Amino acid sequence: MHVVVNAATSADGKLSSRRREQIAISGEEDFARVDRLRADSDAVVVGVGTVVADDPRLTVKDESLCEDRLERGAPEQPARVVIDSKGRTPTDAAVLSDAAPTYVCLSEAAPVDTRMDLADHAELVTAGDDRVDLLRAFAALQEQGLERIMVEGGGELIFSLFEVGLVDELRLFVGSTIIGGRDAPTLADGTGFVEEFPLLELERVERLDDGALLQWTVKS
Ligand SMILES: NC(=O)C1=CN([C@@H]2O[C@H](COP(=O)(O)OP(=O)(O)OC[C@H]3O[C@@H](n4cnc5c(N)ncnc54)[C@H](O)[C@@H]3O)[C@@H](O)[C@H]2O)C=CC1
Ligand SMILES: Nc1nc(O)c(N)c(N[C@@H]2O[C@H](COP(=O)(O)O)[C@@H](O)[C@H]2O)n1
Repeated sequence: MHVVVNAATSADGKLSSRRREQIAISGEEDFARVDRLRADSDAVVVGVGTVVADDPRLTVKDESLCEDRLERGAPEQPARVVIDSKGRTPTDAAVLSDAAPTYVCLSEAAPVDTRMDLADHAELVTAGDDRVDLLRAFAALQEQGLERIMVEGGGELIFSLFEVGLVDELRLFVGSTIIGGRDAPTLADGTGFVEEFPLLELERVERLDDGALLQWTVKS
């Protein structure tokens, strides 16, 4: 399995404002790059915080990229995955549409009625007691043939993936704006590291739109 984290931050490292509403930090060129990365992936993963805040579709938008996928024998769309300890994904969320298959990864703490409602719209994976055990959940996704994984956020999930050592690559678009705010989400939130900080190796820097794309691999 190969896990790429992709996100866009303001110049001061924020994913969004303190209101946690979706903000278009990327421009046209970067959104097109994101679409290509989705098209190259078997699954696109987000945390439920992102589903609640943004209601994303997580589909490949460019029809020619979907056709390319079909030509190489892949499903028209990558699968979508929501990491959702307690089953907070609304049943009318765009990520549960029939545009692509969706997996919702739950913990044992998700109530039974919530599970039953979600099971009508998605494949359910259960791993972990109070929070999703990411190592077990990603192993279950791999058993379904999902090898090339793209994670789009948000900050809580990205931190946890670095914490358990699941991230292979980080692709970050840094836009030319300042969002600010101590309560605004950053690229890696959670409890934060105080030692054994994950180390990255810079592979690529490219000017895109009015910002920069930075691409790192994670040192093992
Ligand atoms: N600019 C960008 O590229 C992106 C921005 N965003 C922004 O990020 C914000 C949402 O991010 P967050 O609030 O951090 O939510 P998140 O999307 O990271 O989801 C966190 C939630 O996932 C669930 N979860 C289950 N198991 C977990 C585990 N082991 N580790 C971590 N989380 C686990 C928990 O319910 C937790 O509250 C929104 O404001 C959204 O707009 C989100 C994606 C991309
Ligand atoms: N790459 C990127 N740049 C930004 O500026 C963004 N705000 C985001 N947000 C992510 O994109 C998702 C939207 O997906 P759909 O267009 O609805 O398919 C959103 O949920 C974030 O994950 N990303």
